[in-house]
Amino acid sequence: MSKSIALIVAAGRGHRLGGTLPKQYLPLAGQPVLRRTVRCFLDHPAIDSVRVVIHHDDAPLYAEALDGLALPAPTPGGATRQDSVRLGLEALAGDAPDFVLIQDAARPFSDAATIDRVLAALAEHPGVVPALAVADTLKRAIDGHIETTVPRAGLYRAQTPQGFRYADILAAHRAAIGQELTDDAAVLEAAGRTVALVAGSEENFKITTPEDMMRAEILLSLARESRTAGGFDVHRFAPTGDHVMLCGVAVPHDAGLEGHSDADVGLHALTDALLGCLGAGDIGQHFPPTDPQWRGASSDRFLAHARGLVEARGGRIVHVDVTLICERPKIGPYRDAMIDRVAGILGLAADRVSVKATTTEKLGFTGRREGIAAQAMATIDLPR
Ligand SMILES: Nc1ccn([C@@H]2O[C@H](COP(=O)(O)OP(=O)(O)OP(=O)(O)O)[C@@H](O)[C@H]2O)c(=O)n1
Ligand SMILES: C[C@](O)(CO)[C@H](O)COP(=O)(O)O
Repeated sequence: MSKSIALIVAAGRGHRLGGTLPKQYLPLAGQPVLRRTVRCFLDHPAIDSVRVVIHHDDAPLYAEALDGLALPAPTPGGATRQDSVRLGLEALAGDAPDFVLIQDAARPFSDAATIDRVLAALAEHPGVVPALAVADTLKRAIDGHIETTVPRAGLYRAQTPQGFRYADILAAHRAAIGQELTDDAAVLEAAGRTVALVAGSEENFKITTPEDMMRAEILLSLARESRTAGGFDVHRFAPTGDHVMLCGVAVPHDAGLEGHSDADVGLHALTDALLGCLGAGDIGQHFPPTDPQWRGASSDRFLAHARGLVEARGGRIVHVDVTLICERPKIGPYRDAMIDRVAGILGLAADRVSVKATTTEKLGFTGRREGIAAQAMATIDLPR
């Protein structure tokens, strides 16, 4: 069995894109560019491991961007892409891979089919590059004036991952120190070896400018859908008690609420809203009131469960809104604490959580102070 390692170079500064963060750490539909790129390779069954090369200033950014992914420690990069690749290759010596796929961190849409084509061609060739034929007419110009029209026949745009036999590309990189070569195919070519082309993909573009970042956001938004759903719950006041649980906060009151769990109507309505977004039934199906294990349970567990279901589908909670309906207790003094609590359970910024309250003007069961009702709305986005 041959061993293939993906080497992802992420030590650049992203000058052409600008801004304060290097482009590989910018969020793209909520996930850092680098995390998306790494996932393309971690998720590919033919890649044995993934190594990342980073700038020496970026260790905290790297740790945050790749939190929770199983990766070996990153390798420090160099002043140019070529230096970073060479340092990354040197650091792989202990792993002794047969093949290495060298990848720009700035290409977060490298698809499994492109990786497959590169790996398949590597069985026959010492180097393989995914590429696309040039479609526009090419001009060489000086000072804004065309000097010549360059025949485009036989011209290709090179992409990554570029695949190589590890020993060959390491030797070629060592021999190319001091030359200014913009990709690893050029390094192997300089060593006199032939490099094969396989089909690349238009979606596998490199994020270089702010317009590329916008294109990436649009591409991802087309692949996702937004869903909104509501939830509703009611609990009756108990004859005794000294507080009610509302949106995860204990609010002093002259009666408690009856319920199998802690009777937190706010969190129950919100849990149902999230389950509704997923078409995943209702809270009673997930936590049956007949099941003794949920007696007196703290309702944050129900909401955390719904969050977990959203995340397991690759989804993201965008916004939640809860309306508590009661004459008493007064909600206002506890509203900020409730927002903080819900935001904490859902891993959201506080400005993505809304908690409101209303009375029913003394009408109906809430008006007669027989119980508290809550309604909630949730918006999530999900992969299509
Ligand atoms: N010293 C460098 C320079 C570049 N790269 C990496 O090489 C890839 C392709 O390079 P490019 O798009 O040119 O990235 P930057 O060098 O960051 O961009 P810029 O030239 O705009 O500064 C990027 O993933 C980048 O992080 C690297 O690892 N080390
Ligand atoms: C390697 C590369 O992605 C091939 O297209 C590209 O050359 C790297 O980017 P740079 O802008 O040339 O550094």
